[in-house]
Amino acid sequence: MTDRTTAAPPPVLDVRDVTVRFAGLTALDGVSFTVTPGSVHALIGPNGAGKSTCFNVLSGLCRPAAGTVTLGGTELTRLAPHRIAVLGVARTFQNIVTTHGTVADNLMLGRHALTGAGFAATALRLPSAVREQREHLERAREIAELTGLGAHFDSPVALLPYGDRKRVELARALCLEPRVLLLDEPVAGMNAAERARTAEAVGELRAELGLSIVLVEHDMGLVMRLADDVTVLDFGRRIAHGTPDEVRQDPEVLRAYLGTDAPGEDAA
Ligand SMILES: Nc1ncnc2c1ncn2[C@@H]1O[C@H](COP(=O)(O)OP(=O)(O)OP(=O)(O)O)[C@@H](O)[C@H]1O
Repeated sequence: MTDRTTAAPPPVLDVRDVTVRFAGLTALDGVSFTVTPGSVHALIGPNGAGKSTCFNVLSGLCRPAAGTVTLGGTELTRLAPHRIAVLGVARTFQNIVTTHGTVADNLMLGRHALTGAGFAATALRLPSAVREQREHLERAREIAELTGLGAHFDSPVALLPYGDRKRVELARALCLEPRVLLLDEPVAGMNAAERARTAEAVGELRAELGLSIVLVEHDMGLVMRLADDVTVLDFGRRIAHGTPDEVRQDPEVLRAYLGTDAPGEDAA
């Protein structure tokens, strides 16, 4: 059973001089930042700044024209997405919210990559396979508790409110036992109460699991509350980096957001 909750701190995730081009457009232009082990590192910027492209590079969906991404000493840049996931980098997607099966079904899908028992052993219900399934189910239940979904573990996802359904995605990613979690707009589309619950869950799981989190989010209230470090992108370039307080007052950031205004609470 792979359970990394008691493991050593996560390895450093290092993004170095990453450039991505789409036809004539430079979506990322020599972007660098380092995610300190156990920190929440927010990636912010106006629409089209390159945040999703950066996530796609980190999770292996997009190959950069130049630059590297390393986790500990391991280069991730040319690896397939499932290899990167197994190495400990899991992600959620901005717009994917499942409607199939129960919460438990979805979380067990998330455990799939960690399942050691082969198809035949599982189909024949060999004792080792049954035991392994039971352990995975227990761990899935713990993760549901941690993300505020414990009461809904056996509920069909389609019957849950939107905020809970979106948190199923978060829980499913956690079922991979990542050391680095990439959260792509985890509160998008949620109402105020759902946002607060999700923010609380992210804070708790970071404290409990000790993982590093890279957060892309337009809700600046959430970013300022949760992040230790903030990297600000604009037109594919890194224009600022620092603590939430530092970037909030950075003139380049003020210019990028709304002309001269600071990125205020809940600003897009
Ligand atoms: N597959 C693609 N083909 C062509 N251009 C793309 C592709 N993906 C992204 N882009 C362009 O790259 C730039 C960066 O887009 P990206 O989606 O990374 O920005 P973003 O910061 O995530 O924006 P948003 O906040 O709106 O999600 C944009 O100009 C976008 O139109």
